[in-house]
Amino acid sequence: MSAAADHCVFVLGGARSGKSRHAESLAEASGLERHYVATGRAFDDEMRERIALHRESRGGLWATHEEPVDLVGVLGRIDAPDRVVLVDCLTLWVTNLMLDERDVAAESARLVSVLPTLRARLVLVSNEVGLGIVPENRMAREFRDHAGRLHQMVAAVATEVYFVAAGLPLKMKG
Ligand SMILES: Nc1nc2c(ncn2[C@@H]2O[C@H](COP(=O)(O)OP(=O)(O)OP(=O)(O)O)[C@@H](O)[C@H]2O)c(=O)[nH]1
Repeated sequence: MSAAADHCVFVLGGARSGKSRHAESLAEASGLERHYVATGRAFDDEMRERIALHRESRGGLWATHEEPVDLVGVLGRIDAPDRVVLVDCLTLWVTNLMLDERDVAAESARLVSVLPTLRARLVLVSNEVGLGIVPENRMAREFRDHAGRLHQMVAAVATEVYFVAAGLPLKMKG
């Protein structure tokens, strides 16, 4: 059983559910120095455009750190008690680990064990991908299982957990 983190909020939701906006508003309300860790990679022009819009809407008060794989490393480097760190999102991180053929279970356990040691306030965002039908291909099923297991572990150590649907956050823990 992992120790609980001091200030760790976990925000889960579907695509375009409003989860990122909710996470950003929680971070803004903390009044702390804002750091944004993006795990997304810009694969094409559409994604580059999306990312540019996200950056514009966050405004100048955020420092952005782009890290698709070494999430534990970047969290360690930017950790400080006067900061809020928003990670968007854990499912993209799992995707990147799978594409890099990393041990996702081991990396997930490592992340979850580090969370309680961090002094920054954390807001972790992830996509709930387990609500649809069972995917036909094996890699998609593995991805769904990795994400589901990671979500359970993060929720267990988080102090607050939200599920966001249709722009409405439902508080599930804390
Ligand atoms: N590389 C990079 N990615 C970013 C940046 N800002 C946002 N992103 C990525 O953009 C993704 C979220 O974008 P969308 O796909 O538009 O949003 P969504 O998560 O489907 O929608 P909501 O549920 O409404 O938040 C996140 O997973 C981030 O990783 C950035 O500055 N750099």
